[in-house]
Amino acid sequence: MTAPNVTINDLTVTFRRGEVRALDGISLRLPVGMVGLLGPNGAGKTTFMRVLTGVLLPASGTVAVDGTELLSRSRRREVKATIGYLPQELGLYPDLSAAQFLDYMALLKGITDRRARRARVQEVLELVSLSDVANRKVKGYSGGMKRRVGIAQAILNDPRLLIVDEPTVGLDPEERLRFRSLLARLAGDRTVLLSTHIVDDIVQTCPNVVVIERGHIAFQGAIGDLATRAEGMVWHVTRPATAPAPALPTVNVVPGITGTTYRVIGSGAPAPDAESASATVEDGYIALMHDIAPERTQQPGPGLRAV
Ligand SMILES: Nc1ncnc2c1ncn2[C@@H]1O[C@H](COP(=O)(O)OP(=O)(O)OP(=O)(O)O)[C@@H](O)[C@H]1O
Repeated sequence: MTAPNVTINDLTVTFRRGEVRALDGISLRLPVGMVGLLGPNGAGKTTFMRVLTGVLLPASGTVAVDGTELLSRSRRREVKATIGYLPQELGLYPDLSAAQFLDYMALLKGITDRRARRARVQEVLELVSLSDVANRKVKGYSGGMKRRVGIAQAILNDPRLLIVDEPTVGLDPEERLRFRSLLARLAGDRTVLLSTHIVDDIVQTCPNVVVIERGHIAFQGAIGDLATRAEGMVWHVTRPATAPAPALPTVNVVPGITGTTYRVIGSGAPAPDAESASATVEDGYIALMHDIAPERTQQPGPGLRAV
């Protein structure tokens, strides 16, 4: 398999007869491997994923995988063959076993030959490490196992582009880790687009990241470059527990014996006693969302909100 080439060009999606521009002319290329998709609530992430999966047609723009354009009703077959999707809420049939459910899904995805279907179901069960429990009813599975059944159905067609929406919500730390490494393995020769609010999931697995904000691409590139975005703008400020919090975007707050330490983002030192800290991806994301840049030499005004 050669590396997929996913190209999105000038994509616009509107709702309410054009009143809401959920995506406003976005263009990007998704590289092979894992790509994180970040953005605040209402930014346009779900809309973007719905367009990629063919559920929603855009007002204008193109999506092409390996040169094949996918956005038209007549291209449904190509979309089905090219894209795999694990939505946030995948309806599983609790009384079916994983093997039965996947057999049914494979049939829906057009694998009509029974032997080919059985072989593919065995293969994906193996990939997601569920072969041992394949004949047990899904209702007895843990959250992580159910999520792995979800991934198994999404890769039945060996998709070039796999889209995964908030997959680790509600999983315990061990299941989260296991699920993350499964995704990383699957991303060997395809593009996996991982949408999540959990920045750490992206930091641990995605070399590249896309940030959507209010229907626009706010950032696309290497994850390290997102962290660098906040370099020189991260400060630790310690204040008595009873003092007001600094009026700056705040990444975290740590109560301590000598007072409360705030990790804040500001283009200059917010106070003489502020200590500079090295930037993380989360810092870069917050700096981006608040449009704070190092070039600005003026002190941030009181208009900046804490997050
Ligand atoms: N069917 C719809 N009708 C009208 N407006 C919509 C519709 N779907 C989405 N929107 C609007 O489009 C914008 C983008 O929504 P979208 O659900 O894509 O955001 P999101 O980034 O996925 O948010 P979240 O993280 O909360 O899921 C929002 O302003 C939302 O209110």
